Amino acid sequence: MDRVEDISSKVASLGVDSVKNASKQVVDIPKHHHHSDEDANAERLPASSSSNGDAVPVEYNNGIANNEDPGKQMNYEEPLESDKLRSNDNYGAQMVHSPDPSATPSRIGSVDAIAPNSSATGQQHNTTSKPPISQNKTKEPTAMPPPTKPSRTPTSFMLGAPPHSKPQTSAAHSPIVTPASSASVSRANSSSNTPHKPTPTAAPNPNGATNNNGPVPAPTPISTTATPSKNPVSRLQRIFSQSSVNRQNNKNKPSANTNTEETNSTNGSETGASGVPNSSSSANQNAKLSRFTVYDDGSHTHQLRPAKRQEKLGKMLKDFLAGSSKKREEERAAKEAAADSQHQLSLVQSWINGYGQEKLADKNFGKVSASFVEKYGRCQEVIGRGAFGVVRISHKVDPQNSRSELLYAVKEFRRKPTESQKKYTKRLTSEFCISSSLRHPNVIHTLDLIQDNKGDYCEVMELCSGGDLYTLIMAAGRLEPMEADCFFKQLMRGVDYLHDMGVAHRDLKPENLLLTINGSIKITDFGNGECFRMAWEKEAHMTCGLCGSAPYIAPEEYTENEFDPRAVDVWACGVIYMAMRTGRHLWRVAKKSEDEFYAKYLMDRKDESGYEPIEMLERSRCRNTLYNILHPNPSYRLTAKQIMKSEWVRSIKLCEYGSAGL
Ligand SMILES: Nc1ncnc2c1ncn2[C@@H]1O[C@H](COP(=O)(O)OP(=O)(O)OP(=O)(O)O)[C@@H](O)[C@H]1O
Repeated sequence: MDRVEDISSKVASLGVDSVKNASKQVVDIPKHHHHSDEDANAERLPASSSSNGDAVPVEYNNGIANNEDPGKQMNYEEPLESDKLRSNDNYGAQMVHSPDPSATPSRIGSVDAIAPNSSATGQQHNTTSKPPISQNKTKEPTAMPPPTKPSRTPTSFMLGAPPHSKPQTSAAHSPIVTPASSASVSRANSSSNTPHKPTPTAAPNPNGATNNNGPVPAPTPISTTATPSKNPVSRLQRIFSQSSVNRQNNKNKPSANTNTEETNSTNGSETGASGVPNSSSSANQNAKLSRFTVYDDGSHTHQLRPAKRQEKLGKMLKDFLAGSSKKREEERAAKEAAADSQHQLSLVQSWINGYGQEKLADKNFGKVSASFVEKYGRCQEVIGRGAFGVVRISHKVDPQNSRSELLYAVKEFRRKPTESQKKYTKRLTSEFCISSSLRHPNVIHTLDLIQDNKGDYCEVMELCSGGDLYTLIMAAGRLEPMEADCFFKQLMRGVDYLHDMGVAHRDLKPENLLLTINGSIKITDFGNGECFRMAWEKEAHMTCGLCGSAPYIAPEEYTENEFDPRAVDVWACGVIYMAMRTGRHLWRVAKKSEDEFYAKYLMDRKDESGYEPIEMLERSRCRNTLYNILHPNPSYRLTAKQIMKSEWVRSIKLCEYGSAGL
């Protein structure tokens, strides 16, 4: 509550409106597109789902339970009895959950989410004992042979496969992600119950500002023998990818060596991705390269590369698009790919689109004062670029130990030529006031706001050396299910905390989720953040106006109605999860009239067969929760707290670093 007051008083001094409206990207909303149209579509229930449990819509608004339509659903996994959602779980008296076993569930839970005896138990549904919707549907395999075509590139999945066509197998489409074959995995020290985990070389600094936060993997060697892809995007991925998964399992192998870095990876796609044969001599190196390791006890660790990746990707793309004669063929392939309509959904495409608009400004980085240098050291290399300036690493000699350095991220807030001084001030005060008042392991810690000698402001933050989630997905093609789940749970913890504090982010997307090299997620970029409730207020303020990035924007933002900013955050989280799992955007824009993919989603989610990209997720718990996170009607959408309490998310094991935010 202290923190809420902090934020509230800071924001109050700015005026709620100023914060609410700061930095919004206002886009014309077509008049013909009304909320009611999609609501009607979304709320109609399929015939197959008319005989079981019910839930009332989530009341994001003023706590008035809407019981008018008993058919309307909010299907999430039934929480444990002790965890059942209560009205005070959700922003005061906002959410009422009153399952009625005799009423109607929506399609989403109808087949695979309702336990045979659910009416007897009075529970809405129970996902633990039910078969999936379709027995023969394509699953994400837990065991797959190594790919037979090692030359298969990320392109075949990211750019070629239509989102609605069933992938042959997720592994077959995943160029970099290791097929989770039992034959290809190894578990460390499986003979004992003690998992071997890489031990960080030094405990991370509480600010995350240290360069000693764990073993740094060696760069992935680039194969000169691997079949070269002609597509620049796939080359980018191959070059900057890390082998994805290392399952530490020595069960079937003599565990002569208990070295924590030993691995028996015989993973085909690792070989294909990096071009390095997985010989025993390179076992240690392969272990170091694994970005994700699963242990016998079900725990896992992430090990990400220090983030110069984005910078490197930028340079690579520039080279590819620059037009040297040697690369003409690649350029042509890139153009063809760009013309492909499927390509519009790839995350890479939006990056390519944005690349040309970036204003590189390395040389113009404002000089900081002596007091800045004294406090945070000297700004040096660029670690990222945003719409309003660059982000650099600042190095300071550790006062406790002159041999080590403290590292900070310093984000420059440059004023755009078209931006008024007032708007500029609003933007940065909005970001700084909000982010500096928040303390959570999965939210970026902002330390200071300082003016440089040119008058531009610089925000000093904890450094996240693992880059951002967007770059990771691009490099990987797609993430492993357990890996994505861990990131998702961390994200939801952060979002739940923000919402508890009266703050909505309003621009959640993989680019705004930073990573430490240990795989801890940090929500960043509060430039569009909104305080929807002051400390002294009980009820949330609704909001209006479009903001964020198109593929992550919730459908209600395209209406002229006011909406709850928390619900749009939740929607974005669902799109982010699917981006992690598929390497693609679900749609370009959540407008039925303008996006065929979204229109199909609206139709298919009501159908028993479901929407294919979601149906390919193997666990019904996960699919059900996803459908209810991506509920087109915000009144029925799950809240962050409900998501945290869903069976699926409760079953996700967080890694230790992610849990602690280190
Ligand atoms: N604390 C940090 N540690 C490490 N890298 C960071 C940090 N903050 C930002 N970056 C890097 O800089 C990039 C741009 O930062 P950020 O998104 O905050 O800028 P922005 O100007 O608000 O961008 P946009 O408005 O386009 O989202 C991030 O995607 C990330 O790669």
